Amino acid sequence: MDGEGNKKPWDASQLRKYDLTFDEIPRLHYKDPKIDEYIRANKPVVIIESNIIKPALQRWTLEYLEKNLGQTGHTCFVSKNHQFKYYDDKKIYDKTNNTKGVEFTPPTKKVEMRIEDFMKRVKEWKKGDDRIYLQQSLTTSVGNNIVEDFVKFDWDYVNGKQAKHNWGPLTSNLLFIAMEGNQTPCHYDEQENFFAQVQGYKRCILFPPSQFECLYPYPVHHPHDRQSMVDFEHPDNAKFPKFKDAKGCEAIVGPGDVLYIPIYWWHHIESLMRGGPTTTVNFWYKGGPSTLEYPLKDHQKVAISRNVEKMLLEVLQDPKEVGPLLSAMVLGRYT
Ligand SMILES: CCC[C@@H](CC(=O)O)C(=O)C(=O)O
Ligand SMILES: [Zn+2]
Repeated sequence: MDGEGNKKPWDASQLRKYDLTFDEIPRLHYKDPKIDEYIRANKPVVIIESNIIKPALQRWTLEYLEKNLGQTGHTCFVSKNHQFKYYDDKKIYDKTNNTKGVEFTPPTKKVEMRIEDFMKRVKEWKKGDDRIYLQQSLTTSVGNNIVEDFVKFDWDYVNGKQAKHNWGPLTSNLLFIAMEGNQTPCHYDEQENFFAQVQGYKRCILFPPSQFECLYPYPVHHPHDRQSMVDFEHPDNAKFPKFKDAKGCEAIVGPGDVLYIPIYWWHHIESLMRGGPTTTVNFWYKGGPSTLEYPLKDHQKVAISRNVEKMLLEVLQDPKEVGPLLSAMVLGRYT
């Protein structure tokens, strides 16, 4: 039961177990001015009872989406397990064209799938089958009904926040349709994000940029740039000794909840096990102008460290030389 004695729509058995504890991300009514204090402080908050995606809440069942999403192929990822770790295929070493990059075997396959084929695979899925995850930009060709719903989102509200907090332009709205239990492992994005839950429940575990040293991101040149190297379910504590000290927060978002994920904040997101398929729409905005005021913000230090890695690779050319040079510069001198 929740605080008011209502039956909770999910229970703890639907959450994967991690050896970490999390504070709860606050949930505020969309008219609450404290929301702006959180956004101004680059802190996550769940915005509740808004009309941000109201038309989607009213109409976007899987049947409606199947009928109206459009006959073109939609971008889907196929995985042998429940994890869908993002990779940048432009950073994969391509033998044939001898491009720069690293030898890399993608953990998921990116395919274009018709919506009815996607829905069929979700409905007919059984244990042991590959999992799939539709992740489609809403700015490409979708059916007219979806466009109609989309234009009726509460753009005044989200654009009002964008303006008030001096964010950059909206770059995309992605539609996510996940199978129950699908997981997007811990990573950060270089964009502000309103993460709007349409159907089903997702557990969102977030860590501030200051936790960089506990979450061990891949090198910037790696296809898994911005992703944590730690497998949360089987952490290698010898290789990642600080992971056990990571301090995070979490929110279980359900229909109508909109989670503000601040730029550079780590997030690990999963559709609850045995909770059925989930649908989410996100709003990605470029970050605002970054003035160097001291003390620097943690996310600014992450941005600086990224530039150092990029510059070193640019001059050294060989990724294998970046680590040894950084170690020679730091070990015994700065540590
Ligand atoms: C492809 C990324 C999807 C999403 C996580 C999820 O809902 O599975 C996320 O990480 C984001 O919106 O930034
Ligand atoms: Zn993300």
